[in-house]
Formats: sequence, C-alpha cells, structure tokens
Amino acid sequence: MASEADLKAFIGRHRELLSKERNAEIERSALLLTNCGPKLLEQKGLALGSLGVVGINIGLGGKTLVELERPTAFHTSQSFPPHNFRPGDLARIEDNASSNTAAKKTAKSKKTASAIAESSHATEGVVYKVSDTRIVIAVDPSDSGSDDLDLPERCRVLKMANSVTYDRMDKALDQLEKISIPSSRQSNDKCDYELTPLIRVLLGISPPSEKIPITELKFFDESLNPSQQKAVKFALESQEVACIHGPPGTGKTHTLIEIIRQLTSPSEHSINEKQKRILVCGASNLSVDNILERLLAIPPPEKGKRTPLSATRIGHPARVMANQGVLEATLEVKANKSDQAALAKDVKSEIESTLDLLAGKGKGSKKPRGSERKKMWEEVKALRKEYRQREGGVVKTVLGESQVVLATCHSAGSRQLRDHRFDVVIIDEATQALEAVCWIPIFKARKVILAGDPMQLPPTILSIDKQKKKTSGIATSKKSANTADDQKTSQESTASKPQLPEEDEGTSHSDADSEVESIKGDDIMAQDATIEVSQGESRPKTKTQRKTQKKAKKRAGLRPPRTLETTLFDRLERMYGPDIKRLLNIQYRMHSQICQFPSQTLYASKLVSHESVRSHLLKDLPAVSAFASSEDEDTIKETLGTPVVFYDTAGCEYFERLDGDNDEGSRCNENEAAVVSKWVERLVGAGLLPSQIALITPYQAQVTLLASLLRPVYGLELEIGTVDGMQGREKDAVIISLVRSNDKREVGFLKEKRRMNVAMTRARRHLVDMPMFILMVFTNQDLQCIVGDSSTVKHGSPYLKRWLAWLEANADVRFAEFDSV
Ligand SMILES: Nc1ncnc2c1ncn2[C@@H]1O[C@H](COP(=O)(O)OP(=O)(O)OP(=O)(O)O)[C@@H](O)[C@H]1O
Repeated sequence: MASEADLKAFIGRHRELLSKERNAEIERSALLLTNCGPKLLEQKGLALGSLGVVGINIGLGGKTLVELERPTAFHTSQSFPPHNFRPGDLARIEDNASSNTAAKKTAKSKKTASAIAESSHATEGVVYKVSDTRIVIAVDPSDSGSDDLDLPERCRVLKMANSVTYDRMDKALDQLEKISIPSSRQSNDKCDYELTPLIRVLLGISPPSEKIPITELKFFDESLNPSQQKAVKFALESQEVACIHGPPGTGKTHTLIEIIRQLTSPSEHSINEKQKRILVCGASNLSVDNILERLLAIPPPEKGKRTPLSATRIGHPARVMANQGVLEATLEVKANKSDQAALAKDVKSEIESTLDLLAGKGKGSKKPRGSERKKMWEEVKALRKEYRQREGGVVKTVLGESQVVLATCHSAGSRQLRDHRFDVVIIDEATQALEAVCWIPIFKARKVILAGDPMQLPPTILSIDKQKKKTSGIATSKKSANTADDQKTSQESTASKPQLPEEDEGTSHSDADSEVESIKGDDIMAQDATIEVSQGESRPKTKTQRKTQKKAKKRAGLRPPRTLETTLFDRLERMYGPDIKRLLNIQYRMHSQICQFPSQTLYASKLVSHESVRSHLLKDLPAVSAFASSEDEDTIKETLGTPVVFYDTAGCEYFERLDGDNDEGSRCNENEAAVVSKWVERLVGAGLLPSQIALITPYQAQVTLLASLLRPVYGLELEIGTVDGMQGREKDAVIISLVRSNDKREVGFLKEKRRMNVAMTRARRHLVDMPMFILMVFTNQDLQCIVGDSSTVKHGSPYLKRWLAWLEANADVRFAEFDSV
C-alpha cells in the first residue's frame, strides 16, 4: 500500500518532470523563433506566411475567430504547404512584413523573440480549425489585455509554445496532492474532489475491488470476436479500473463502442439498472472524433424502445470541416441550434457587425480611429460579457442533456465541464497520453477504462535528452538509483522511505533499445499467458511464465516515474500485473505477411490475422483487378501480387543530404524520393487511386521533398507524412522511405542537434526505433514497399538488423543497382 511518503515522492517527481518539459517546450519555441528566419520556419511547418484575413466572427465563449487564407495575389496555390498547425495549438498572428524585417534585425542585434512580438504588434490565440486552405485562430480578448484587434493586411501565423495544457496538468497534480495527502492542505484550501475508491486504486493506496460478475451478457454487436467480448465483459465487471490492450487494427474502437452502448443502455439485455453518464476522452482530437463518428453511425433504436444516444463533442473539433456528423454533434453547433440560443445570437451579430466596422469593412471601408475606435471597443467588451452570460445557460442545458460527452483529456479541464460529473471515463490512446493529462478527466468520474497499445508511439517528450543524461546514472549504478533530485525528494520525507524511481526493467519504452522492445513484447505476452494460468487450471509451465510470476510477486507499489514516457497504462500494468488488462489479439487490417514481423517481435506471436485480411492483395481490390485484367500478367504479379517489397539501394550511393545550409536541418534523400515517385507512378498506372496510397518517412524534409514532387501530379489525395502524423491511418498501399544512407553508416538523428531536430521533425524517438513504429503505424495494407539502404540502416540497432534480415528472407527484395523500378 502506498504510504504518504510514496505519494509525496510520486507527485513531487511528476511536478519536477512536467516543469522540465514545460521549460523544454518554451526553450524550443524561443530557440526557433530567434534562430530561424521566417522562410526556414515556414519550411519547418512552424509558420504560414503571407496570409490575408478573410473573416472575423464570434465563437463559443465570445472568442473572436479570425479566418486566414493565402490570397491569390501572393501565392500561386491556395493550399497550404505541409505544416504542423493543429487545433488547440497556440499561435501568433503578426505582420508579415514587419516580422521579416524584425527577424533580419534580430540576426544582427540578437533581439529576443518577445521583443519581435512587441515591436510587430502581434496577437496571440488558439488554432481553432485548419483545412487545406484556411486556418482559423480563436482570439480571447481577455487574454491579451487589450480589446483592440488591429490586424495587418498581410499576416504571418507562427506556432507558439502552449502553456495552457501544462497549467491544467499542474492543477491536476495540486488536486491530487490535496486529496491524497491531507497534511498538504492549508486550512483555507478548497478541495474540488474527494478521495474516491478509483483514486485510491490508481495511486496504489488500495487494491482494485473484486469484479462484479455478469452472468448473462448480451452483446449489441454480435460480430465481436472472443477477445473483444472478453474485454467488454472485463471492462463492465471491473469496479474501478480496466485496461484494454489493442494492437493495430484489432478493433479497439469497435470494442469501446460496445462498452459505451452497454453502459448507456438500460435495456433488458444490458447489465445496467440505470443509464450511466460517460465522458469519452482521447489523447488527440483524431481519436475522439473517430469514436464520435462510430457512435453517430449506430442505427437508432426501434421506436418507443429507447431514446437515441445523445452525444456532445467539446473542444476544438479537428475534423469539423470534413465530417458533417461530427460538426452537428459539437457543443458549438448544438448550442447555436437550441431555442435559448436565439437571444444570444442577436448579441453575437451585433458584436460581429461592430468588429467588421472596426476592421474597415463598413461604409467607405475606412477604419475608425481615435476616440471613436475606443468607444466602439468598449461596446464590444460590454456585448461580449452579455453574450457569455446568455451562452453559459445554453451550454449548461445542452451538456446536461448529453449522456455521452466527448473531449480530449486536456479539454476535459475546460470551463464548460467544470461542474460536471460522470459515472465512467473512457480514455482512448491512453498509451500516448501523459499520466498528468489523464488525471484531468479522471477526477470527474468513479471508474476509468483505458485503451491503448504500449507497443506503439509513447507521448512526445521534448525534455527526454536531459533526463536521459541524468538517468544514465541510474542505469550504471542501479543500487543507488536516485538522481540528485530524487535524493532530495527522499531526504525530505522522513516518515518512511518512498519507493525509488522506476528502474529500467525492460518494460519502459523510453530508451529501451529495439532488442529490449522485443523482450518487452515477450514479457507482456508471457504475462498474458500467466493470466490464463492463474485463471485456469495448471501451474506455470514455461521458464518465462515462472519468471513472470515471480516478478508479479515482488510487484512494485507506487513509484515515482523515471520519465514522462511512463504512461498511466504502463504504471498500472506494472503495479497490478496483467490482471489489470485484456488483450485484443485478432487484427483486421494487414496481410498476414505484413503482420508477421511485428507480431513475432512485439507481441510474442500472439497477434493473428483475421481470415478476411490474411491473404488479401492489391490485385484483389475490385477497381484494380478490373483494370489489371487488361495488363500484362507479369507486371500485375510483380506490382500488385506481393505484400512486402524491399527496394534496397545499398551500393548505389544514393546518399542522404541535410536540408538547409547549416547543420541544423532535417534530412532528405533525392534519389530515394525518385524511387518512391516511380513506385507511386507504377501503382497508379496499375489502377490504384492516389487516395489509396500513403508515403511515410521519418524526416520532415523528406516529406517536403516528396510533397513538392508528387502533390502537383496526384494532388492532396495522396497522403505524405512523418511517422508520428500517420499513426492509426488506413491505406491500401504504403511506401516507406528510410532516407538514411551514408558512408559512416549513421542512422540516428544528429545527437548534438537533437533538440532542433525534434522540433523540426516532431519525431518522437530515435531513428533506431523508427522502423518498429513504421511497422505499427501503417494499417490495412495490401502492399508495403520499403525503400532504403540496407548497408546503412542495419547498423542502427539489433532490432533494425533483425528487421532487415526478416525483409531479406521474406520480402520481394529488389536492388536499385539492377532494377530501374
Ligand atoms: N469483430 C470484428 N469483426 C469484423 N471486423 C472487425 C471486428 N473488429 C474490428 N473490425 C474491423 O477492423 C478494423 C479495425 O477496427 P478499429 O478501427 O476498431 O481498430 P482499432 O484497434 O481502433 O484501430 P487502430 O489501429 O487505429 O487503433 C475496422 O475496419 C473494423 O471494422
């Protein structure tokens, strides 16, 4: 059981790590803004230049929504180049011209970033929506301290460090401390939450309660496979916490939808005596929208039987442009449609027309100046206040009527949900979320269901470099595993000795090298085997099983995290063992050959392919097979009849190059890009649509290069992205460009420039880990084509070596030297 000292050490270490991460983000942003000129920032996807304001509207919370586009006067194409702006990001709108000159001046005078911001009259806000051609920034006048929004004609938008998420996570840790350590409370401290059984279990104060057995469970979705059914039952029977481990394409979302239906349906075949109120969260907007989309697709119940599920989406809906259903379910649209909204609407249009006048869009198109302008801003301020009050009532009604509320973990901490409580919180992609961000929704519920895959991308940690330096001390002297800071924490607590920070037991993904990852896979699966053993008949048979059981006996209690990459999912598994989770083991996406290597190395061969996908190939796609029937049979066989192709460029001297003049750039490889282009041409020539193909590469510079070569021919339908950006996407054919090829046989990111590279590529890990993630991110493939230099890549790590050996043995290997594609 966790002692007060353990709790103190755990929360203290979290605070410390979060503060480092916050600083790393601020540092990265400041470094980029001061070191890179506007052009370079645009190339890195951190700025969008020469934009014009096309509209100013009022959004939820009285925020001003500034819509920006690329005017034809300054650009040949209205589509944005590849960029890293996502809804929820903090952004600055500034004068395009002045930021150019300011940047030049900075180079000479070493002016700071904030000085540029001040001198160029910038406005800060949050990215509200992004489409291919338009970006909308929500500006909250109360944040800026000034109401006047005097936007320049030609703007630039810059991505900034975002502190709101950190503020919310810090607040969550403060709450956690107050709830769990009574002595930390000041006499006048207000505690918003109580120490529920759920919080006790998550902190290791008490073990999970016995499951409440459900004898007859009738599933809504009769197609669920046995592992999915077990996971649903397990989630419903668990009283405080349940984890669902879903490798790629195993129907994690499918399973979550069934759980939501079971929890929200008080029907004759459901386990509920009463309907439950659910909060569904995800680490990203994409995961939340994905669940919402599936919920909206559930056929309405027969008339009179039940009321249809009422679901409301909070926050910045990432896909609102693309999906009308998702748009209709957003709080904003629902609130606008409600009867009470009419009154608020009048106030809103009054604000909008005043803002138009202030922007010079009124009669005579002249911006008001001086006292007249000041007076108009006063009016806007008063109207905004009134609007917020009216709107507050509308929001309360809409949310009060919603059985399922969906939000990212971060936006579960927004003002609109402040007083709302739920029976269950479901967190999807929990293995990609920081533990602290998960606590934001957890406080609002009595039970949590976590879904994710610890073998896929962990949360992005910028401060990992510094931590690694420190923790290398831990690795070399495990007996005295405390870092200086940890020692400080332990010295402070005299009551009882807290647990030491987690050691690398081969179960942390952070710096485990690829071999360890594979061991981890085996380990986790061995643990699964142990569940079967403990639930069933016999004693552990294999050595690994016995070892795992022994490990389980001396299982750790609450330990301070070693890095922020340890997620709540990881921690619970470590604290309570495999009993805390259920594995989904049938995948519905990949050809069995594509699934083979990840299954063997990461899931101890437990991941099996469903018969519907086991042997599907590109040539079986209806459009392709119709087209292909007129083609030469050998070409068809060659291009469409092979699941894995490895195009080896060894010996061709297709060397990589650094993007940019100095050493700070990302990497690209022109020859590889040419090979990729030819493959795309070949696939499209064989009847595949560009929308059925994805190009993946670890480097942003290669993304930019490929986009410049292929977008003009195939348009935006052809997906091109970095590994991080493509996780969870489905494509029929995936081409992977590995980029690295050099005499020195180096594959890792440039170490001394790591921070810059992390910033520029948004890569989560070393390249040595990349192939594993590459294998994990592509899904639903009938064809996988890898283009790379085996002589360089195989020197990256034992795992890479193993992968290349597997490719050589199993893929259709072609040599660039002899094959002209
Ligand atoms: N029991 C099932 N029967 C038939 N098809 C299924 C079943 N479960 C899942 N699928 C299909 O498998 C595919 C993957 O399902 P889903 O998107 O739910 O998986 P996921 O694990 O959430 O995916 P990701 O890898 O993106 O996390 C979908 O096309 C889905 O329709």
